[in-house]
Amino acid sequence: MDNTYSPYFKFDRSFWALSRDLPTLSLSEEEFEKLKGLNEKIAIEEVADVYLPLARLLHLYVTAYHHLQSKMNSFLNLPAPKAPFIIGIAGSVAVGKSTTARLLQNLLSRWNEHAKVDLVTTDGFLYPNRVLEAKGIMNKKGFPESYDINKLMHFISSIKSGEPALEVPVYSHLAYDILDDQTLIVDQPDILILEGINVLQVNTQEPFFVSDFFDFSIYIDADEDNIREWYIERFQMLRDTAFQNPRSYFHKYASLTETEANDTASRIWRDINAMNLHENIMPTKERAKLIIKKGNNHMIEHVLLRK
Ligand SMILES: Nc1ncnc2c1ncn2[C@@H]1O[C@H](COP(=O)(O)OP(=O)(O)O)[C@@H](O)[C@H]1O
Ligand SMILES: CC(C)(COP(=O)(O)O)[C@@H](O)C(=O)NCCC(=O)O
Repeated sequence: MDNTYSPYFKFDRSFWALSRDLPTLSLSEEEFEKLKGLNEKIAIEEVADVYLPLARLLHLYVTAYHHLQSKMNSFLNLPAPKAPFIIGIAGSVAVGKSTTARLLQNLLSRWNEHAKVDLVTTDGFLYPNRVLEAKGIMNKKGFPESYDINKLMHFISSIKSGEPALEVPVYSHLAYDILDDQTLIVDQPDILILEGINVLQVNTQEPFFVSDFFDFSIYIDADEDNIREWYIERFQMLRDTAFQNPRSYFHKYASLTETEANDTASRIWRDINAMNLHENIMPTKERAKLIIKKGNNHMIEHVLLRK
């Protein structure tokens, strides 16, 4: 493979799957069955061949980071706040960010040196529907203007400064809104995974971005036809499950036929998520430290790692 002029090393999945002289971590059949709880569809080969080696690689970065932090703090005679190693995960709606994030959270927490791994999704920082409605941008959910970016910047800079017990708002896909009565407490984890479509975005009007606080970043990439198909499949699955709940914002979609659901999902994809992918998400791809390229059935084809 030719890497000339590319800032990335490119590894195909067979290379990535080779066992290497890295701190070992393996999964028993039983542990894998437990992991299935995160996502029924994920294949064991995929975990063994790609996600496990990726977790091992991240383990190297995390231990080196914590080592350097402690050396630096004593060199500079600084108090030693417990600042987590922060991993950002970006990519389109429906490309598999939350599945990857939950998988990595589970795998990374198996090392005693960094057993506390917290996961935060940026949808908690979306403006509530009443604000989006007042701004007239209800059909722009997921676009940069739909997030309270100051709140997100405040959270990420506070956690990187070692502040304990931070409160994070929670978004419900069922209610399609921020929950008034629920928050998530993030209390000095060893690793924080921040997952969301916008985490690598930059605003040229501001001096700092969310990604300034990242120690590692991952962009999950796939051809748009595949992502669109996964979005529609997930919508069909939700029609049969979550949308059946009368409290679901999309309960009105529960009675759609398969064809109608297909048309509705295709329309939402085209008018909101595909547009957002082209305008705001895809342009952030090359800002990532690692790009995971998926093919059919979410099979990882290759991985690009910054040199
Ligand atoms: N590795 C995977 N293998 C099989 N299916 C997957 C995988 N990752 C995600 N999916 C499926 O793809 C859809 C989108 O995944 P999700 O993690 O919800 O995406 P995102 O958080 O990017 O919106 C879901 O239906 C999920 O079950
Ligand atoms: C909530 C989302 C913006 C994703 O946000 P993220 O967790 O990546 O910050 C997205 O799932 C969404 O709802 N998009 C709006 C169009 C739609 O209903 O699919």
